[in-house]
Amino acid sequence: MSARILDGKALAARRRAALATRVAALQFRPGLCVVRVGDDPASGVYVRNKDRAAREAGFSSETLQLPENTTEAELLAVVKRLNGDASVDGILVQLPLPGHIRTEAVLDAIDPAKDVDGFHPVNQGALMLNRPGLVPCTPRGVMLLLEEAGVSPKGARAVVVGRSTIVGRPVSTLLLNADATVTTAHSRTRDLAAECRRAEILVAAVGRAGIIRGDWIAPGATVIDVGINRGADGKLVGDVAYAEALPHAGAITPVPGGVGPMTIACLLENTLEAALARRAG
Ligand SMILES: Nc1nc2c(c(=O)[nH]1)N[C@@H](CN(C=O)c1ccc(C(=O)N[C@@H](CCC(=O)O)C(=O)O)cc1)CN2
Repeated sequence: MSARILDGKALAARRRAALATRVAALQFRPGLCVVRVGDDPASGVYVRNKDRAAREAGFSSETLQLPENTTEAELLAVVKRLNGDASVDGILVQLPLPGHIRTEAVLDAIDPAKDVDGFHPVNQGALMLNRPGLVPCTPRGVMLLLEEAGVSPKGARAVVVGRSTIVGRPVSTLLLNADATVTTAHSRTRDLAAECRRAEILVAAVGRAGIIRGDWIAPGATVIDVGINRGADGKLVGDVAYAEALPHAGAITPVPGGVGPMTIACLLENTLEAALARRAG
């Protein structure tokens, strides 16, 4: 049997349309500001897509494009200004930043109430404590895809491959908060294949094309592929060897068209949440 394909593009489109309806009924326009430093081409695509999606949903959206040689102090000054700008509800600094800028210093400078990426330690801490806060967008998208697939994490054995602070760790925490039994695997995991084979829910967030092989997937498992890698032929591929995985998995997200579009839908949802929370005082 072939796996059911979990269509993130369609789910994201539905959520963005629902969001636009909610925004149209508001007395104000939520404001998003995305800051891009340098010329990373992939970041350019993502930032343009965020801006377009935000405008389509009825937000006011601004992109600040700063040159590659922007200093850390200059970027911190921009963040500080946006923190104090009442028209801005959400601030996002596109990653990766040029190597001479300390990412942590910049993320820590964003007002947690405007941190629509959910990367600030206050929001990451809230997530760890299972308290309200802004949740990182890609991890939030992973949970929504599971919900859409009708897959409950409660009591399930979940394996997350990858321990980055922007995806792996928060996904593990969200799954734990949803009562899954979670293993976080990583580059030092002794027998990665064996860990993956135990998973009823397998989330791949490594950033290496096709590292998760088909025979690492338990029969009927739900596979969420967060990886977005460019193959030698220029095409986008995930961390999961997709064709190999199809006969094993019960459900699987494609790349492209799976988790990626959910990241942007969740960014808009976080921005609306931040806007409403700020106005509620
Ligand atoms: N500040 C942040 N920086 C980065 C984040 C983030 O969440 N916050 N995540 C990634 C990049 N990213 C958003 O910024 C992102 C990546 C991919 C997609 C997406 O929709 N991908 C499509 C394919 C798009 C293409 O053709 O290239 C898909 O998977 O279908 C959206 C957002 C790193 N930086």
